[in-house]
Amino acid sequence: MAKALLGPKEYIEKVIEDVKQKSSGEPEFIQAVEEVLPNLEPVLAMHPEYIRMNLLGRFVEPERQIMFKVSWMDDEGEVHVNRGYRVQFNGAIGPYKGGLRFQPSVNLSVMKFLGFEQTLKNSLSGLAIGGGKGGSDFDPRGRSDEEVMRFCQAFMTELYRHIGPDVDVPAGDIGVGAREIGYLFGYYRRIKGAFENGAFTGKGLQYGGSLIRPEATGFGVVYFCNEILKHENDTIEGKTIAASGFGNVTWGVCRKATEMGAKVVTLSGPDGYVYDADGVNTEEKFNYLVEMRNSGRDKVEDYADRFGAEFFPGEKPWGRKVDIIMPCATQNDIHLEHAKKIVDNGIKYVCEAANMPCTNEAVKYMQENKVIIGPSKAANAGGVSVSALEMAQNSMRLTWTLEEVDQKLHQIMSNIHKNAKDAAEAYGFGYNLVAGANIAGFDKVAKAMAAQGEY
Ligand SMILES: NC(=O)C1=CN([C@@H]2O[C@H](COP(=O)(O)OP(=O)(O)OC[C@H]3O[C@@H](n4cnc5c(N)ncnc54)[C@H](O)[C@@H]3O)[C@@H](O)[C@H]2O)C=CC1
Ligand SMILES: O=C(O)CCC(=O)C(=O)O
Repeated sequence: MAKALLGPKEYIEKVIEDVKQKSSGEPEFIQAVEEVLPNLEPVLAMHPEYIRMNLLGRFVEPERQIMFKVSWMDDEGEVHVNRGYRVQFNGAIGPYKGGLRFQPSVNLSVMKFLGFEQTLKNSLSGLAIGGGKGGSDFDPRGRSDEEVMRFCQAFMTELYRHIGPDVDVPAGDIGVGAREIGYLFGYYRRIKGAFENGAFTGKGLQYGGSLIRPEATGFGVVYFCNEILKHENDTIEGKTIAASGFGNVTWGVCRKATEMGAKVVTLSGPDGYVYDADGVNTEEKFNYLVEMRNSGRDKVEDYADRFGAEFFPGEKPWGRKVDIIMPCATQNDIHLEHAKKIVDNGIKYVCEAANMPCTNEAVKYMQENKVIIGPSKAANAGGVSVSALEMAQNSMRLTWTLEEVDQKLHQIMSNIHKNAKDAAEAYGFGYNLVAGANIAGFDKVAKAMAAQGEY
């Protein structure tokens, strides 16, 4: 006799319990799973066959987790050993796709949460890309160009065998920008003996990069935020924004927000935050963000010194009374205590530019208090979307103009907003983009997995 199926709620609870047991030392991964799965209950109610196929149990287990040794020599001749990772999370709808992060805080939990989120994000983008993520606990801060190059070459000595244009396509993330992608691609080309430029995105324009890729994540976040404001019969013009970080994503946000008539008034780093009442809104300031990132000092105080802005050591910018909150730095930047300040300040919009920048408790509290949240897997999908456009251009051996890429990016962000909104409404969540993004992202992957049998 066939075994009786669990109901959707019980099944989800069981899958979460299994994840907690199997991945007990992985808090970020558990957090991401606990955030997504409960929203899928009405989907499972409509598709009991997913329970029979144990589709969720399969969905939360990465298809492949690669961990490897990276040993390299510094400028003084000392040999260091770091750990490299690539988590190929889900390849049901396309080759694994996602960035590489070089930061001391990288570990398997961080890689798995990012790979899991990336799978849903890439599905939401509407493009044919699966989800993956990788990186290393290597700290590029204070390292010379030669040291970074040697590290990238040592990293690629192992990673090359796991990637390729139709297999897995890495790009940048925290600590990995144009310089690192150049070194990584150069060494990959040398080992493979072939110009497979579709194996990476975020490349330099001279060897297959796409226009707008450096700007894409930040631009996309502002386009997405604008869709939320339009939905609320509001406009981005004249709005003040508190952002965190001062890296690639923050830079793109500052540029597009300025262009659309809004003003970013805060930046942050591990050392604290700065408040610039005039806004981060001139070419000189945008270029200085790039200079600060490339300096490897990782200090936002430098901005305050240069432009006479106020600096608040050891603090985060979330207590500022602004119109929009845009965390652009790292995960779990906004905790419950910050969420309470955001609500107390009457702020209506939080648009997540970094991956999982709010704790689950913070999201819950803000939603209960009518704050509209643009979840990261939807709001920051512009970066990976333009990466997929870069792959398309590489396959065709063509280059699209800046206007063409930007117009496609704009359309993709608008589609993502619509799909998340429609999915939330269809499953009874109202205008809850967090739930809508989880459902719409899951839907395509689930259908592809169901069609492809038990893998
Ligand atoms: N680069 C991209 O295309 C995409 C990036 N993201 C996400 O956006 C976020 C930022 O990435 P990028 O701008 O590319 O990296 P980046 O390396 O250019 O900049 C990272 C910034 O975050 C700050 N930061 C890092 N750890 C911090 C900490 N513990 N406390 C305070 N500040 C900290 C750094 O000071 C730096 O300003 C990450 O969460 C990343 O996963 C998401 C989608 C695409
Ligand atoms: O462009 C890509 O492939 C990766 C972007 C990324 O790492 C992300 O979306 O978090």
